[in-house]
Amino acid sequence: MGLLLSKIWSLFGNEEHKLLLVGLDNAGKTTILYQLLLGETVHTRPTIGSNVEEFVWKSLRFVMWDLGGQQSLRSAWNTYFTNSEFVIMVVDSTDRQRLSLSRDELHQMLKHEELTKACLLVYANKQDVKGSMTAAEISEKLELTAIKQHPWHIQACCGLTGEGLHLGLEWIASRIKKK
Ligand SMILES: Nc1nc2c(ncn2[C@@H]2O[C@H](COP(=O)(O)OP(=O)(O)OP(=O)(O)O)[C@@H](O)[C@H]2O)c(=O)[nH]1
Ligand SMILES: [Mg+2]
Repeated sequence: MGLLLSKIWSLFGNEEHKLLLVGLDNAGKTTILYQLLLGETVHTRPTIGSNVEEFVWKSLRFVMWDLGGQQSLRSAWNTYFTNSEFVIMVVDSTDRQRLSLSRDELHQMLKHEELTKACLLVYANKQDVKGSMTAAEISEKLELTAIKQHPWHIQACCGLTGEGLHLGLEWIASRIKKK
């Protein structure tokens, strides 16, 4: 029945879009997932494994996977890549020291063959913290302009208040319409 329903949905052009939230531990991925889902700030713990939630936004059906970002868990990210249309990399804009590590993880991940058609959204999170890096600074340090094979976009945001999150979804929606 579930399969039949999803076939009918896809006939009406309302198929599910798989989004992957990745990024280092403490970046704010789980906070963002539940802010988008519930419109509120939830208390989080470090994610072991993943969380997955479905939600509809402006008639688009999203399945959002939130992956644990601790070092020991990152090697398992590739087990989630199949059929992912969008990779959303969340960066803690206060974490200057680990930005080069985020860059390396990002560029490594985008080489994976199952992500050849994926688009990239970067959330420059924690913009509420004084002295946090700007989206432009993060873009430069992540070397986003070197990414030629994937459409990408960077969005400043705050997971605690939700500011900027929907602007990121707007970009995703615009990419879906172009397909
Ligand atoms: N100041 C500030 N803190 C934030 C923001 N977003 C998340 N946090 C905090 O950052 C911490 C980590 O947030 P999580 O959402 O658990 O981080 P995560 O990326 O899911 O971490 P892992 O599950 O370990 O990969 C929590 O204390 C959040 O409250 C933000 O926009 N601003
Ligand atoms: Mg988490």
